Amino acid sequence: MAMSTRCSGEDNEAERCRKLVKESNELTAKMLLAHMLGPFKRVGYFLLRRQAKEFPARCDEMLERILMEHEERSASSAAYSFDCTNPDLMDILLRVSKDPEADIKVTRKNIKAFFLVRTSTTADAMAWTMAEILNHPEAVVKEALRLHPPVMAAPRVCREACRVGGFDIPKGVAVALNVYSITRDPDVWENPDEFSPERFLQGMVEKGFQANGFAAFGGGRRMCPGSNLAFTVICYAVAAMVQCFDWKVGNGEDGVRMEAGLGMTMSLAKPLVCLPLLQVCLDQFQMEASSL
Ligand code: HEM
Repeated sequence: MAMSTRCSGEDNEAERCRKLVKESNELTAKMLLAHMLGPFKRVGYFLLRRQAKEFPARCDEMLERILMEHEERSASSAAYSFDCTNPDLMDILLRVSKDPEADIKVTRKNIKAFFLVRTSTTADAMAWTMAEILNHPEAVVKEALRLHPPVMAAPRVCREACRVGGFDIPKGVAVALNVYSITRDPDVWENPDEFSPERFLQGMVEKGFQANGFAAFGGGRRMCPGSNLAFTVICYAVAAMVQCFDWKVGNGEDGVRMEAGLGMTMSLAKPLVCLPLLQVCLDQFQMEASSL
């Protein structure tokens, strides 16, 4: 959850958000483990029941606080007027939720759900892409998404009994498409564990997001509806970061450690720490100075 909202006491709020995200990741991992206990999963759920009951209320409280800060600010400024030049995403969603003529009805609950789940995937993908670029400066976003899909599994429930890969799956059983394995399938991708952005220049690119083997956004009717938005945001953000700055790994090591952490989405195990250097801007300044 990358809270990009402007609120008072931002540092404390950001710290609280970070803690909540960490807790959410840990709780989800525990719930998944409990789910894997099969017939004993109820025991796992029972042990986690208090945490699972309290956690959504705490998230809701934090998001409600941020929403109210936005509303208060808007009451004293022009944040909701359409000529406002600098609204953030929450301002825009609030504006849509209050617009009686909007084609799509966005509720307060929708806004909270959006910030709770869907921003972490984009932030994770951006961090993985930056990490790959720092280790391989010529990187491309699609390849980072292929190697490190932030959502590792796409859940489904079987509507009818079927047989997949020699396994009988009864009707109503919950299954998960293993996105991580699909995007590293050696039958589809040559040297699947290698970061090799050139492969997208050699024919894979025109197959698009729905191609077999590129499952970072899931597939079929329930495929991620935010794929184009996420892809555009990541490309612009990463392009701006690498165009304007040279980057140095910030922890004194040679490269970025690429281990993944445990959680609902696949994040870097250690937060990406890197330092922007003003090299490019200085070059530009020197060029401009020499042309005077
Ligand atoms: C890099 C960023 C993102 C990744 C990797 C990602 C990945 C995924 C995946 C794998 C699924 C499951 C698809 C399936 O079951 O076949 C999904 C579902 C979904 N995603 Fe994303 N997503 C990202 C960003 C976003 C954004 C920015 C939004 C919203 C603007 C979004 C909204 C959704 C929604 C609403 C669903 C549920 C769709 C459904 O069940 O019908 N996602 N996403």
